[in-house]
Amino acid sequence: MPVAIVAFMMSSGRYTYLGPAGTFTEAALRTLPEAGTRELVPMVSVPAALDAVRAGEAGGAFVPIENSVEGGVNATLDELATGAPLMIYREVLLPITFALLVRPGTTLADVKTVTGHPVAQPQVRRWLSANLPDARWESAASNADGARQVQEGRFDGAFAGEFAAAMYGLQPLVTDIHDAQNAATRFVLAGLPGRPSAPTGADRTSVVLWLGDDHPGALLELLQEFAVRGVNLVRIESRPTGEGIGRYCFSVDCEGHIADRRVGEALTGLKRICPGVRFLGSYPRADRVRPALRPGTTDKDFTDASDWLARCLDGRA
Ligand SMILES: O=C(O)C(=O)Cc1ccccc1
Repeated sequence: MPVAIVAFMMSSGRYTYLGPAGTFTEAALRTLPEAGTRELVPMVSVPAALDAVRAGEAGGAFVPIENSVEGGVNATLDELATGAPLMIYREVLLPITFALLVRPGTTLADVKTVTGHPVAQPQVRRWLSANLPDARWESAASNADGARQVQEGRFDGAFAGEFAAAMYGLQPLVTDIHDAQNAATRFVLAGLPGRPSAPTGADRTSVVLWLGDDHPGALLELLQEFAVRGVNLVRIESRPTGEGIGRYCFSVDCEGHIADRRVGEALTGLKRICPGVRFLGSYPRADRVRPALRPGTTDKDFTDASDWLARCLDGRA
């Protein structure tokens, strides 16, 4: 077998993820049924995990994308919006509570410097100001990377999953830290563009949209494409395009699958009016919530209406 084909077969069995070992991302990845049969490769950053897929070195990259306290994970949103296209095929929701991990023997009074992923900070901010008001925060590449740096003596404490303590020779000094009840993070499995995941009836569709010329109501026009077809948005975030002040694109998640008539027609409407539309995938929702459809927006309603139009054109109305 040619070497290139063998290398591809090996890489397609490999999933990269935001590492190092012991991240929440890894814990979420291990809940996928196929995780046990894949080579799971920790990477130093979200871009590194996704670029390995673009380079054909991995079949999928597993990364955090949205947090119930902090919103979108910008590194992931920006990486998916730019560069060689990737698509999302799966998602996992993980409830998140943090532990303060320290080297053995450290007491709360010893903790002067703390670290964690930037997305972790808003989730522990109130706990920090109540319990360690003078501690200095510095961000780490991930929560497990923070734990690794505590092991190396660079910080006194890291906010990470309790399960990461043993991996880095640390102790959980305080557990169950979460400013917000029911905090959860959503993770996605991204791969090279291909056929979307099969519709399940409880799906999410992700797109990135670029507005054309700046004019009053430009964002409203974009939103109307969803609204008039009864498509519910579940996340919308503006992200700078990097082209200058005031230049933004919109990262949007909506309920439903591109194969649902209302979603497909909303996307074709957007394709007509936006200079840029990047389809990031339709995939099963981890919470299995099905959309509540408004009258006139089911697939049958759309089919009946286009059949009626065909009859009109045929003189059979
Ligand atoms: O996976 C991790 O451990 C991360 O560093 C990303 C993250 C940050 C905050 C909550 C969940 C995941």
